[in-house]
Amino acid sequence: MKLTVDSMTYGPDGLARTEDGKAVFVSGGVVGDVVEADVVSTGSSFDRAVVSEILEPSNQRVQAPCPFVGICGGCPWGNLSMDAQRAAKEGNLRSTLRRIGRFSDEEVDAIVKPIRHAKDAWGYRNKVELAPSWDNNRFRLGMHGVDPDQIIKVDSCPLFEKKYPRAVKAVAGALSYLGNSRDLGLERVGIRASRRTKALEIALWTPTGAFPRAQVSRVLTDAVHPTSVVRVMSKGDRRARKVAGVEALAGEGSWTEKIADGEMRLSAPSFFQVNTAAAEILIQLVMDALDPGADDVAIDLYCGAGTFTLPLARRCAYVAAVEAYGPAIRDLRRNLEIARLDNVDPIGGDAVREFPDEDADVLVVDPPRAGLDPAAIDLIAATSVRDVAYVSCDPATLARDLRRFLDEGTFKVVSATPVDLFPQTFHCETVAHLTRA
Ligand SMILES: C[S@@+](CC[C@H](N)C(=O)[O-])C[C@H]1O[C@@H](n2cnc3c(N)ncnc32)[C@H](O)[C@@H]1O
Repeated sequence: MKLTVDSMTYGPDGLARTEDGKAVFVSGGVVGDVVEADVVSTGSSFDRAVVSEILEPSNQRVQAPCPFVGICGGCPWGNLSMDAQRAAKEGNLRSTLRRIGRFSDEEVDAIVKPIRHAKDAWGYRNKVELAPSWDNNRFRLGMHGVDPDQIIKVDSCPLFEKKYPRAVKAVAGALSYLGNSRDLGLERVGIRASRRTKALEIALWTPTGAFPRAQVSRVLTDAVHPTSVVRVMSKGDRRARKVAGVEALAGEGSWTEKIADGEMRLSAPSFFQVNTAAAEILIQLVMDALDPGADDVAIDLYCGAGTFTLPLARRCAYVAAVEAYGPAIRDLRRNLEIARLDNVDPIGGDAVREFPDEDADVLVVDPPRAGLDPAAIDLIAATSVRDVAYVSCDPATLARDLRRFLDEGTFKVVSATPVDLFPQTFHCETVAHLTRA
């Protein structure tokens, strides 16, 4: 079937329409391409097709610096120009606010600001993850493919921190060598690198139990010269693995990054934004929205290891910060000590159950993809806060929650600024600013 790709979906595919108007998700097509595509599935509202031939390449189609685009899951939009990627992300936010948030065109025009981004479109990721596989009885490590069951052997990843171009190959090579002589039980391997601090950590995710600690740390230290090698032990069934402990095998036992005039020390299981320079844009947008004063009290929900807590603590009188994940709240406590900040109450627990009982002035929420529990919106509405910054990694749940805030009536939406934290992918962060209606 001949198709013209009209736009990009919130996903890896392009979107086209058949002659009778039915939507087709086109795998391998970018906006502007005219393609020949094979339909692989049909549904009541849309079909799926895979490009068999590009008949007329889009003028937004570019050559990616990686031969695995389209095969590896890391950069599904790697063949699309940066201008087109950013236009598509802004367009997706706008259409999602209309479709799910029921905002009018005029409201969308008034609140959605131009997309912001950091300098690097490649080589920006401070973290990559390698997955193990067995191929003809040979153990190897690679990246998850577009087909998540497929592990792609790569020698380098151009998305990963550009100051460490050989780290992926060196880690994969050293562990594959070891893994072929004995079963290491590796579930996954994380590499975190910082060009700012020169910290390079290798995290080995394994089940609890025996592990050749000395041999693994010696081989990795010789091959990669990391500043830290840790083992993250996990237990529980496959879909709900829980961290049972982290042990340092070599070096510092944690990874350190400089961000927004401060420093954060992270343990391997804790969340940290993968694009440090773009995360600084998030911090700036949050601070601009909240504009906290020296006497203000702030609440930081879903605070992680303190990406927003630390900058807030430097500007406010007091911050109550809530985080459910044990390793992250422990990291926050350590980061507060390192920064010599004693005006923060780090609260371990669920954001709703542990909602701080404070007379707060400003509040930031940065929930996981699922967005906010409706109870969180009611609790926020019942506070005295004047401004809310909502940091979101999913436009759909953001749109739903902004509508819930508006229906509740205490807050109005001032702005929603997309931030391109994940170039070469369809993912997009947004910072929404709400103020009292
Ligand atoms: C998107 S991350 C943001 C972390 C932090 N604000 C940052 O930027 O580094 C979301 C955080 O919410 C935490 N989290 C998930 N569910 C939670 C809950 N119900 N209550 C509190 N925190 C939760 C996660 O552990 C994670 O650290």
